[in-house]
Amino acid sequence: KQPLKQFPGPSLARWTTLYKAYFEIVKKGGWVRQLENLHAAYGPIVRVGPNELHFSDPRAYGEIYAPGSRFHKDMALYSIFKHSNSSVFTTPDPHDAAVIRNVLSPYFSRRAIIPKIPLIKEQVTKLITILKTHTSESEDPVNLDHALPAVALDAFTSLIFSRPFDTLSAPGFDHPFIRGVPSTYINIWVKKYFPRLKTPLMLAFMRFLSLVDPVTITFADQLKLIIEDLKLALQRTSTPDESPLDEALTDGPLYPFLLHKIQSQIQKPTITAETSEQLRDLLQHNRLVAEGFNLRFAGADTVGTACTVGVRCLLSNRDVLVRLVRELDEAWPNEGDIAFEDLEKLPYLTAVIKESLRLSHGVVTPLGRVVSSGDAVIVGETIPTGTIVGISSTFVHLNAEIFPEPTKFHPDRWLKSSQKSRDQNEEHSDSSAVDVNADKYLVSFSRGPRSCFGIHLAWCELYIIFGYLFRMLELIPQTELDPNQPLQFDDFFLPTYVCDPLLVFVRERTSLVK
Ligand code: HEM
Repeated sequence: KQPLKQFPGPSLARWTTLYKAYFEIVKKGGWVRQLENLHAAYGPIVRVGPNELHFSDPRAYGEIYAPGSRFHKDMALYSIFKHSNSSVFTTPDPHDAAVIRNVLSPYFSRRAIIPKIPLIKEQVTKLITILKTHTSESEDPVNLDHALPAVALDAFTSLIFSRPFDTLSAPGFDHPFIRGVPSTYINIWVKKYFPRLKTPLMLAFMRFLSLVDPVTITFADQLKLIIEDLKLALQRTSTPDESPLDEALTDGPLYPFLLHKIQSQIQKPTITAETSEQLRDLLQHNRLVAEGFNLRFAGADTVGTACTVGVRCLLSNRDVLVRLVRELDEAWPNEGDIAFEDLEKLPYLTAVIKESLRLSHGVVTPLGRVVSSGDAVIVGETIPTGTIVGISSTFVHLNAEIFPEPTKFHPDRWLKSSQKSRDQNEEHSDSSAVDVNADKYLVSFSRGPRSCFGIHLAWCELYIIFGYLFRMLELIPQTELDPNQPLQFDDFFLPTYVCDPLLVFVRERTSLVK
């Protein structure tokens, strides 16, 4: 029986997921590019696997990742992120995930983030000091494609673990923790397409990889740091006198907070037996480690990518850069510090960050969801239960109707978007047109019950990194960057940008822009 037979698509994809595997493995992350070709050939809904549809209409995004959606995550995709145990990110059912999200998200709320800002500033200031020192001691340019992910990783780990991973101290920021490219991590592809292939030969091959493959080795090294952190937390929380309040714990490392929070939730008389069992599961050692490990990737690499894309675009668009620097100079004219709350109020900086988030997309692989509670209607089509549905964020962010000249870095669009949307609503009542309220279509953090709960922290880090970097330093690219060159990326869940390294000379900024 072929319930999806009315949907067009390549013949091979009707029969096997190996069609998609070919682009992910052999074409090394070319699936999103292929999706563009498929939509050009077959229209707005394409059957991309025996049981899978991909959509290109941006309105599908709000319907697939809708508030209150009961759709499960597609485990064929998410099981590749399941290490020794599952985590909130790899929990398929939104109802189960909500239990864990409720425990974790207070740690990342805006209220909890504000007292941690000095830790973020400490890492960003460290980056700036290293860049200034480098400039006074060497004629060589600095590789920002390493420096920016390093500051993102150190800021995030200093916030959630008892100490940062300290990648900023590596000479030239060339640290194995930020160098590891997941695409070369062969385990990912074996797990995804051959999940049952657990022959002794394959297991021996995996063990061999853990001894020789650089990416596998760095994953193991990072796990070790996380396990040590959990051990510290367990020692701390086992001291009977230490039962601090939630508020005080949100200022400290993640694990003591998590242990305390779970234990206090379990003791609540109103809790159901099911939730209590889920919370007890969370207390297992491997489970806590998996949570920390996944957070490390969810929280650091995403911010790192938004920074590298944004800074590259700023350095290739002189007019935009000058406007940003001028705004920063006016808001922050003195040698002293600036409050995060003051950075947040700057309209052009905010627009620059939104544009950086748009062109870095968040996750580019379509976030597969399984239609799981009766048939669904998506962009007017009835989709049968059990179908995997998805739309890559790139089909929203690069849609020319919502974002004219979509590959251009154009922060002004965000300043204009609210006004434009008001005008459009007054002029047209045509419900079939995509409305131009760009904010609604900034989906880098996804939407619905599984959207990113690190959003407040991400925004806070981005304000501080962009604000400090461009107020304190002048960055001069070694070779001129072409503003008209669209950014090319490979798709390995997060985008991996395919371009020459971003090498810059750094000068300290002492005077205001004329
Ligand atoms: C610019 C920065 C960030 C971007 C673009 C981003 C993007 C996303 C996206 C698109 C999702 C949905 C993934 C999916 O459905 O599978 C997500 C989920 C998630 N994000 Fe972020 N994120 C960012 C920063 C952070 C930070 C700082 C944290 C730290 C707490 C974080 C933690 C998570 C977690 C735990 C999930 C899984 C939620 C769930 O499955 O219910 N992210 N993020």
